[in-house]
Amino acid sequence: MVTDLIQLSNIKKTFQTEHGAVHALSDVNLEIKEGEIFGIIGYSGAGKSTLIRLINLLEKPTSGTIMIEGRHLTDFNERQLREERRTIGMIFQHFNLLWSRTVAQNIAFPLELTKMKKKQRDERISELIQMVGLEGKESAYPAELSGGQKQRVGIARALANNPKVLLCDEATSALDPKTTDSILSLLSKINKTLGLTIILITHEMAVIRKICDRVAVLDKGRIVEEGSVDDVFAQPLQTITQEFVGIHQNPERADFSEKIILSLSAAKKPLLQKKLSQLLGNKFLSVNVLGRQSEQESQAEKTLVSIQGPPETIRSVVNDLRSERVTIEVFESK
Ligand SMILES: Nc1ncnc2c1ncn2[C@@H]1O[C@H](COP(=O)(O)OP(=O)(O)OP(=O)(O)O)[C@@H](O)[C@H]1O
Repeated sequence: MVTDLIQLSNIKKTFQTEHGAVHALSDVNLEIKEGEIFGIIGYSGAGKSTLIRLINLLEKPTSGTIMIEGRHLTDFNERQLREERRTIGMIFQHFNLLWSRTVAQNIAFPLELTKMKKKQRDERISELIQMVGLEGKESAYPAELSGGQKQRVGIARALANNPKVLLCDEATSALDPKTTDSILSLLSKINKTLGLTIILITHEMAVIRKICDRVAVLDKGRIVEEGSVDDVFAQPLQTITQEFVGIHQNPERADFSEKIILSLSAAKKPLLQKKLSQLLGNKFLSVNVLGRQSEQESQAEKTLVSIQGPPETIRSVVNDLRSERVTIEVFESK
């Protein structure tokens, strides 16, 4: 019988900020079954990172319950929580490797934390190196590796202590399409050979389609659609899902029905730069930087951008910019 590994019921997560309450997640219900690959898709700001922090037990929900293998999270004491966290492996968009350590030493790190003996550790490292296809790279440093190889180290490190679930947070977003494919194939192989449950968070429907069994669509903190990947692709019910699916299937017919010209500024320059690079990387939008203008009195820099794409996506990115305290002036909208 396939059992629920993780069950989230009526989850709500609200952050109290100086500008009021932010409802990052509302009424979230999710059941992740043992051995499946479950995808969670959503635009930036939908609540994906918040959901991940709840699943990897780093944060507690404001209300609602989380069950792991039938046990209530509230029944765990601090020590049990720490132990439970060790059974959750995680890989990241930017790999999070230790730059001063070799490939083998990076993989050794979690084994050192569990105080595994040297001989056993070396055996486990060579097993993992083989599993992720990094033979011959044991002594290389991360800076000497390609993006795909770095993510393979991340995967080996995440699997070192035999987790029962692997969380993948935008794990292929920084990789080119060919490397993305090879990493997804590796994840699929690991799922089949080890029976490992995988939860994958992404904003790319192509990633979901390639390896997931089931998918949930997260929009403004709510799960708006959920089902088997085959069903959701065959008949996406919500507009947002249609956007994800439609654009994936037919990029040249993407919806560019709305265009706005905005001036963006922020008190903190790095924040503006980060948001601009996110905007430019959003493949559902066509974004052009039209110019920059410095304000003498405030020393703030304004950036003029044109954004073209589906109205829903534009609304979502504008809300995201506003929630991140980027000042927006709308110049033109059609
Ligand atoms: N610690 C926090 N304090 C206040 N607000 C927060 C906090 N963490 C997240 N939020 C807010 O909750 C909402 C969801 O954020 P979250 O980071 O989970 O989205 P996301 O889908 O992961 O987006 P991205 O892909 O851009 O990281 C956003 O409005 C965000 O500003």
